[in-house]
Amino acid sequence: MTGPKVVLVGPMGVGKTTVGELLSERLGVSFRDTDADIVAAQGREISDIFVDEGEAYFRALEKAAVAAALTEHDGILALGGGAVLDESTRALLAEHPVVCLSMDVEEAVQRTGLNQARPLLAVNPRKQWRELMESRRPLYAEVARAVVPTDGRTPDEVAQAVLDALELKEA
Ligand SMILES: Nc1ncnc2c1ncn2[C@@H]1O[C@H](COP(=O)(O)OP(=O)(O)OP(=O)(O)O)[C@@H](O)[C@H]1O
Ligand SMILES: O=C(O)C1=C[C@@H](O)[C@@H](O)[C@H](O)C1
Ligand SMILES: [Mg+2]
Repeated sequence: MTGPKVVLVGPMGVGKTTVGELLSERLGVSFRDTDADIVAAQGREISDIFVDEGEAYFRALEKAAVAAALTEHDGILALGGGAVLDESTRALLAEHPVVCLSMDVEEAVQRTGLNQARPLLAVNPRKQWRELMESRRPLYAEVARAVVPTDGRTPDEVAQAVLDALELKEA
């Protein structure tokens, strides 16, 4: 089966881009990110899409962007933090080497802070994080072949743990 060599899922700021880029260097393949695909196609930031059109509109764009990237891309693919909310997306992911990066709530608050660019964390981030993590943990677990904790690990260590979990060798 063709498709991405690694699909990274996990919450905002967990390190999908940082680790995804390291993996792309190590495996000699390209990196793609569905949030970036949506921003490029729409010509505006995700926070603006949320404000202008609402979350449901963004989720529809995201569902299409993930389906396209899973078909077109054969490198490392990072998905938006909420992509797993969609049931049909979860069904598509069952066919792919998905790894979930995880972190605890305090690490999440430190890495992302109060952040206008992340619309789901714009107010009361600690409470938002707790709720997001609790509601999404089972969805990440459903799609992921492995969950790799990132707390107290450098991005290089996380990248190595992803390679180990999928039994992938460097190029
Ligand atoms: N293992 C790590 N330990 C500490 N900090 C990290 C680690 N991995 C990433 N970071 C830092 O956390 C922040 C978020 O990382 P990154 O942008 O890669 O996350 P992301 O999952 O791609 O987030 P986004 O939701 O914006 O796509 C960055 O400042 C990055 O340098
Ligand atoms: O966790 C989420 O629901 C989101 C995560 C980001 O990657 C973006 O896709 C957007 O900010 C929503
Ligand atoms: Mg990212």
